[in-house]
Amino acid sequence: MIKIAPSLLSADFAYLKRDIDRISTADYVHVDVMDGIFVPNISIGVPVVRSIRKITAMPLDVHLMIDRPVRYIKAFADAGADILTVHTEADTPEQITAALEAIRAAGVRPALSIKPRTSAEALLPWIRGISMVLVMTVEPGFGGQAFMADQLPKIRAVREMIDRYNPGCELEVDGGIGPDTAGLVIEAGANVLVAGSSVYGAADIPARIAELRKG
Ligand SMILES: O=C(CO)[C@H](O)[C@H](O)COP(=O)(O)O
Repeated sequence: MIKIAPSLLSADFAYLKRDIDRISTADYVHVDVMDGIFVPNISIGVPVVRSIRKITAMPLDVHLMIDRPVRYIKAFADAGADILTVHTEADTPEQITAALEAIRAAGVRPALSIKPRTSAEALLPWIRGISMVLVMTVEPGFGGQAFMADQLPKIRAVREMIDRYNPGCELEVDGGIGPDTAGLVIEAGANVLVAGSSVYGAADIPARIAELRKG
């Protein structure tokens, strides 16, 4: 089954409860955490995740676009994240292993993301022990960017890797996903689609979520 994870980056932060209620037919709430160092933008942090946790029972899929994420795993886990995604590029391999172990120890689903210029092979040291891979199909940092079609072969390669080493692992894609690109990433092997502007920019949000799910 295809899952949809609307990105709150495209929500109105003054009306977060309203905008989370509007995506109740989706599967995950995708929360983009940016630190202004790992990516050239600053978004939201631990207190906002804690507040969101109080107003929804939907799984919180928290994407940490932050440098040296091991420092903040416990705080985001305690705030109520259900999935915590760290980037392979955000620290040394040893510290990425430590971050994933800390996520597991906190009882949260561990996930690993790669930026567009990072190869699928970068996931190999960790692929057996993670719950989800997130392939970025834009340079992380901003919503509303164009989908990078040159990432499709990498999505296929990650799908092969998952089927071989960890078939229960989910494959999420993020960046430029809308009615024109959902089918492409599903065909390439993705089963979780993050979508910000195409969901929150839609006149009928439940209809758009259903449309994306069909691909
Ligand atoms: O992680 C992100 C940016 O770094 C966002 O989740 C992503 O870009 C979604 O926005 P859109 O669907 O508008 O492309």
